[in-house]
Amino acid sequence: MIEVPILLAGYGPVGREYAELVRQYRAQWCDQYGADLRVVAVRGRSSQAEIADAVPPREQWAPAEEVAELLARTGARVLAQAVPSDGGEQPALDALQALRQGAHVVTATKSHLLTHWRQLDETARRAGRSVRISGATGAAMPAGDLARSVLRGFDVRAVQGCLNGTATFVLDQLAAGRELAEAVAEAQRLGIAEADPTADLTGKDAATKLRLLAGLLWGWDPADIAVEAEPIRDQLPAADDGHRLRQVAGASRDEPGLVRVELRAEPVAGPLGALVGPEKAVRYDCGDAGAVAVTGGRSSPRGAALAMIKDTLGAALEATTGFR
Ligand SMILES: NC(=O)C1=CN([C@@H]2O[C@H](COP(=O)(O)OP(=O)(O)OC[C@H]3O[C@@H](n4cnc5c(N)ncnc54)[C@H](OP(=O)(O)O)[C@@H]3O)[C@@H](O)[C@H]2O)C=CC1
Ligand SMILES: N[C@@H](CC=O)C(=O)O
Repeated sequence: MIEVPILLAGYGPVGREYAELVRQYRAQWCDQYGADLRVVAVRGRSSQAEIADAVPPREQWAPAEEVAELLARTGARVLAQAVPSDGGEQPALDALQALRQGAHVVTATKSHLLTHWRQLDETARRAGRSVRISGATGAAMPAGDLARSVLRGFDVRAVQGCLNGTATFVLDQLAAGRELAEAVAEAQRLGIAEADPTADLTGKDAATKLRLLAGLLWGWDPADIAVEAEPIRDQLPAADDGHRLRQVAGASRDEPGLVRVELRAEPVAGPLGALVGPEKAVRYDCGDAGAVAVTGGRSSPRGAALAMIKDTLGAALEATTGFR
């Protein structure tokens, strides 16, 4: 049996789902995969708890100590990060520290991947550990796995995707005659759009996910990728019959260091035009191997937590290092 003690950073909607999944399915994964996943400690912004059976109520948590001390004392082999993608320095510092101490990093948090990609990759390779980022590239849709490993050797020339569920939902609502503010409010009510929907509507969120996929595919550093994005606005032109307007993020190997997010009409019969509501899809142009598309996978805290579980099992069972 492979022992997989886990330090979980972040106990918001995604972190809570992750802890609950581990509690619920631990025995099954032991039988199925020979890997014993256990959350041994959980951290919030300023407090932490070590765990015997279940996560104790918040009022019983202790003040947070340095992540290095907690990792050393608990012997955690994985740092699972579900903390805000708000650009703070702490997630990067924690991830680098964990790698140096011999733990793998599994993350749904995106912002430190944009700023510290190279440093995380080099540190992980030196330590012989991996950084897995499925939860940051489209929740339960396995687009990151395709880019990281599944399409290896396929000569991927371009990638295009609808990576923001709010954008797809809102564009369909606008096509049905609703006002932008009304469509966004509905997306927020359904829990798809962020409380501040700016990144959903401007294309920033889609561009972030595409930058991470380009990093996995071609080794581009997301920090060096320029973004050209077209925002969703009221009164967009109607798409022709048989087409739907979509927010499409794309990059091409022939234009290194550039991600474009455009609003364009996609055929309803294609993988991007066929999407409904908050669904997501990514299409890889693989040259002689043809086009490969992936769609589906739940976009929710549980979907993101499941992606982190998949990555935790992968990190524990597979001998890869760095982002690859
Ligand atoms: N929600 C979703 O569907 C998806 C979310 N994501 C990403 O997953 C991440 C987690 O999202 P979500 O669960 O919604 O919650 P939040 O992004 O709101 O994270 C909240 C949790 O993070 C904790 N936290 C904040 N800073 C730190 C820190 N430095 N160290 C340890 N813990 C910290 C908070 O602590 P405290 O409780 O003490 O305040 C809280 O427990 C985000 O980066 C998000 O972008 C990715 C895909 C889908
Ligand atoms: N607001 C985002 C949520 C997931 O990242 C979206 O609409 O896709």
